[in-house]
Amino acid sequence: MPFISIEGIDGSGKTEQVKLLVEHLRSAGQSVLQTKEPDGGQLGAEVRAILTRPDRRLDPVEQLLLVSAARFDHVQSIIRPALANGQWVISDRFIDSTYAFQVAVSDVDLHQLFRSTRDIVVGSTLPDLTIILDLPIEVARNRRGQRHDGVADPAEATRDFAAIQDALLTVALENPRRCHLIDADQSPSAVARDIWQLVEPFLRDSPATH
Ligand SMILES: Nc1ncnc2c1ncn2[C@@H]1O[C@H](COP(=O)(O)OP(=O)(O)O)[C@@H](O)[C@H]1O
Ligand SMILES: Cc1cn([C@H]2C[C@H](O)[C@@H](COP(=O)(O)OP(=O)(O)O)O2)c(=O)[nH]c1=O
Repeated sequence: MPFISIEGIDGSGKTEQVKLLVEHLRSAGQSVLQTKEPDGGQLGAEVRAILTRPDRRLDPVEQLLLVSAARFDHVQSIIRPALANGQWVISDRFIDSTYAFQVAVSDVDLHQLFRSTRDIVVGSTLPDLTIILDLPIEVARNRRGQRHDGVADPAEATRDFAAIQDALLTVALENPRRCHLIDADQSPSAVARDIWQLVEPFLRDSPATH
């Protein structure tokens, strides 16, 4: 079954769009597993707590290894079983977040470490489709300020979102078959409509289950 990831800087609307996409797929009769990273699996919840602590800045190498360990658990215990069980998997963030948040902003060249951990941790379980929400960093900052739900991330204030956004644009350019940029500076329903245009073709191979 299709595996879809949604990426974007913090505040770009991923949570909102994952919710709308999952609702749309379920109303089309599909069985869907909604998940997220870094805290989609049990280990990831602990890793997210470490990553988002305001009082301790981890080196990108430490971050990459921690999120990779969490992803290994997430892929093994949540994503692969759901796909094997005939469910769609929709993940709020996946491997491209690691490239953008750890590899692209590191002073040390982490590309080789990234590729080898990705091959072992993800293997062939790459998303069929990755949607990258593209939003000016100031708009995302304003939206983060308005956000009342979700789990707080005090480390947001320290992140270089311009560099992270650039890295996501690079990912889109380098993976044109898998990754698609969506203009997120529109109403939630307009963004959802653009996402649905990319997702709908996958429905042809996915008969409704109810
Ligand atoms: N298209 C949109 N237009 C305006 N506000 C939005 C839009 N999408 C989401 N929001 C709001 O912006 C804030 C951040 O959105 P959220 O989905 O939590 O982003 P993320 O998960 O990427 O951090 C929330 O308060 C949400 O209600
Ligand atoms: C998956 C992943 C997340 N992160 C970071 C990005 C986020 O700032 C933080 C928490 O993710 P998340 O809860 O998705 O934040 P938000 O809802 O604000 O977008 O974890 C990484 O640094 N590397 C990764 O590989």
